[in-house]
Amino acid sequence: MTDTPFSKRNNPTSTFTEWLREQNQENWDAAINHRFIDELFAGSVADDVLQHYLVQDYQFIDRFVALLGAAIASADLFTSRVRFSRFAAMITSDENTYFLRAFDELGLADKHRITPPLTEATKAFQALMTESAESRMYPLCLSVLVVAEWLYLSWADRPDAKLPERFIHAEWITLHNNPTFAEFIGWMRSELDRTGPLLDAQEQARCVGMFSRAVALERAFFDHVYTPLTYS
Ligand SMILES: Cc1ncc(C[n+]2csc(CCO)c2C)c(N)n1
Repeated sequence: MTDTPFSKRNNPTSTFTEWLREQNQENWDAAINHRFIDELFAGSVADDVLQHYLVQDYQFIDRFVALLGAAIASADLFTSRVRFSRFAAMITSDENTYFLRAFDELGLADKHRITPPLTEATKAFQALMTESAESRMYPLCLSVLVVAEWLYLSWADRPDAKLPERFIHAEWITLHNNPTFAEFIGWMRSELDRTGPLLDAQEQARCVGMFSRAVALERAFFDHVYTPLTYS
């Protein structure tokens, strides 16, 4: 990691979010081309692996929604607060039942939907999201939110791929490659592109640190689903 501020970047045409991603190319590419993603598109993820992923991810989503709340609270513009509020309402609405239907399909007991044992990868992610929320700084909240969403759009964007048959695989892909989601990420990146360059060098280094931790954790989260816990 470098302490070079955005204004002294090597590639003067890159935006703040591109500059952040360029510094994490290796982990980014390893995550979006992960074995888990290839198996998801092929419809061949083992049920115990998918169950483990979704159980832990449901706990991830909990803190993600809390971090959205921190972005709403720390945003510098009313229009930004409104856009984040609408997104928060959409992802928590009754229509968004993928997890519950997938848990039913995979036969997961109720107690593991609500209070499962947490893995180290999940705890590390929760800690990062709590830390960025508690910074009460909009660009720091954005640095973690942008990774969680942009990296998911990047793996899901395989235009020539055929969708797998089972809904537990197919819907996890279409949730992350649809035009509404892509449009929202474009807007969120523009928010970080707008507010990040205004920070001083020290604050920008905090953005770099949180963005990098998030990318490394995304990769580790995919890795760790291949040592599934048993939820019985
Ligand atoms: C480890 C992990 N990282 C990122 C996401 C993606 N994600 C988290 S919340 C959200 C918005 C609603 O779908 C999105 C896209 C995930 N699911 N799990």
